[in-house]
Amino acid sequence: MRKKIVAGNWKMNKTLDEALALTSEVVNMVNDEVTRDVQVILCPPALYLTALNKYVENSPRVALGAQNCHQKASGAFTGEIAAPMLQSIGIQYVLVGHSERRQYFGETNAQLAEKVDLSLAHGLTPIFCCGESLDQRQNEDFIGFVKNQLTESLFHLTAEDFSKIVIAYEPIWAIGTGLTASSAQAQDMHAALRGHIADQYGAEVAEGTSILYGGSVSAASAEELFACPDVDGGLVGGASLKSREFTNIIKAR
Ligand SMILES: O=C[C@H](O)COP(=O)(O)O
Repeated sequence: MRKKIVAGNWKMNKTLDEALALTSEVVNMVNDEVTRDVQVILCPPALYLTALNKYVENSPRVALGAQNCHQKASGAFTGEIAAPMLQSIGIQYVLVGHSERRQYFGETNAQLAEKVDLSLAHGLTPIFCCGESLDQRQNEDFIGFVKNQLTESLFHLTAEDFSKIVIAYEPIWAIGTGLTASSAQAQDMHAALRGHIADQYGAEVAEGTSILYGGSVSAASAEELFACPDVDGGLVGGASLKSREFTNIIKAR
């Protein structure tokens, strides 16, 4: 049975005090209210990870993730954060290839393959993000485009390593726009990606891979999205910045 996951990507938001308060609220609400077996992952700005560790260490259902890491293990890369550093402070997850990293920082499928390798080598679980733009959805084989993101960044992995990956499908046109993909659109893509994984690694690996949906998920839309058979949870942006809204999304999973 594959893992159900709801991850919150805070992006570049929150001061330290706000980050501490939000984490403590989410941990308390998850402990008090969430009865289902769901892994919650908070991805705050990296400089808060150490401080937030204390807040989640006694709550196994809440873990921390970084929003990015560099593709090299160390070196002269001013301003960057490496996978071994994340490992050294006990971080479990890392987002790899978020569309904002691809769009604003020019990250390529080949670079992301290196990030995935290094993350796995240092005990981190990559949450690999993929998705198409509106233009691609309207004018191209958009399912083929997203499948190719997996092929080029992940399909060099052994089946054993691929089994450690979490996928997050995030249609770019739905991110931060209030335009959520319909449950049918999400299910179609998730099923196609699972089929693509099955073609490469076999049905057992594909069935065990958690595929999350991201793109304007809210408490109002979560239940229908999460009811889709191939949607195993969410990667939530804006709505993860409010503890009540985020917890309600977690409860929908
Ligand atoms: O990482 C999260 C996604 O970019 C979704 O963001 P959003 O929920 O604000 O649309």
